[in-house]
Amino acid sequence: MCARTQAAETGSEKQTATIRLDGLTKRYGEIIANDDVSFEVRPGEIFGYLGPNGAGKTTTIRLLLGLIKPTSGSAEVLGADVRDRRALTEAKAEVGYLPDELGFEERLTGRQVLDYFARMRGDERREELLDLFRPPLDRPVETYSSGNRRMLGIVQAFMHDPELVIMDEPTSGLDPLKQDRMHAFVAEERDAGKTIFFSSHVLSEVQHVCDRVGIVREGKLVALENIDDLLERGGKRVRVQFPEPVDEDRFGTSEMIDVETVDRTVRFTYTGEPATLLEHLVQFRIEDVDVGDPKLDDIFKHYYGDDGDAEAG
Ligand SMILES: Nc1ncnc2c1ncn2[C@@H]1O[C@H](COP(=O)(O)OP(=O)(O)OP(=O)(O)O)[C@@H](O)[C@H]1O
Repeated sequence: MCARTQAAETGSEKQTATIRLDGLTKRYGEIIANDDVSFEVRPGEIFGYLGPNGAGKTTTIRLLLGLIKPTSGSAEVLGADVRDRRALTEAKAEVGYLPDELGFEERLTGRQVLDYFARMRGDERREELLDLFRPPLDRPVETYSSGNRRMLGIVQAFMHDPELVIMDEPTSGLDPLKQDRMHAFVAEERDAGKTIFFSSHVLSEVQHVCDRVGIVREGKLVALENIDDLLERGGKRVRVQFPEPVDEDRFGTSEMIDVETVDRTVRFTYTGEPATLLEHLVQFRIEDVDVGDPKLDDIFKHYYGDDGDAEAG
């Protein structure tokens, strides 16, 4: 664990938060894209910012980078108030940004794009990153696949060796192998002391890669949890097999949610105490039971209900 993370955990969080949002609000007419959002990102963690399309993730990121102004509330990035243009510009020398839509100058080659960013911010890690991610440097960006664009974006975001990297849906357009490479890379960067803000609507990747997660829905932060606590709070996923088809009404309790019955097997998420579950189960003739952690997808559904967007990941 890096020294700054320890400082954050021993109570001096106020001084050491890498990102701090305090009542951050952004309105577009009737739409409240961010509604009184407050949380902190600690040094040396991968913070997942999870929500379906349109939840307000990109708005938060644009506010943090000073690309748009808050309607009310405030935020700090590396100690700089996002409303203070000069302080933020200085702080941004230590920030990398991988946008969801990579707006490179299309006629430039990948190499020229990197040269451009290098002149602005430096590129001491360029070669090391190119060895890992390998975009085709001598072709114009307009000929790139979406995966190669993302590869170029990653090199661009990390090559000046920033303290904080803000990534907006960083694995979209990547094949599974490249996604894995990206997840492993992000974890290594965290282990080396970097702070990563990782926006995603893909639950499994947040579960896989992040240390803490903020869940955002319709502009509001609805949960802020360690990944492990989130799984614990989500109850246990249970599968019970009976010797004969079961009467769901007799077997079901109010602590069981997401109940699925197929023939002699019932699956459900149990939100009560383990002892209560065991007391309940002994009343039935049972052939087999297994109990495991629920998927973050299931927990996510509890926050979002069963709307289509929640299924997107
Ligand atoms: N410039 C704008 N003018 C008006 N409404 C906007 C603007 N930018 C965003 N919004 C609205 O604000 C809400 C949040 O959008 P935002 O792009 O932040 O969500 P998101 O979680 O990043 O979603 P996605 O993953 O689809 O980008 C949406 O309802 C969106 O339509």
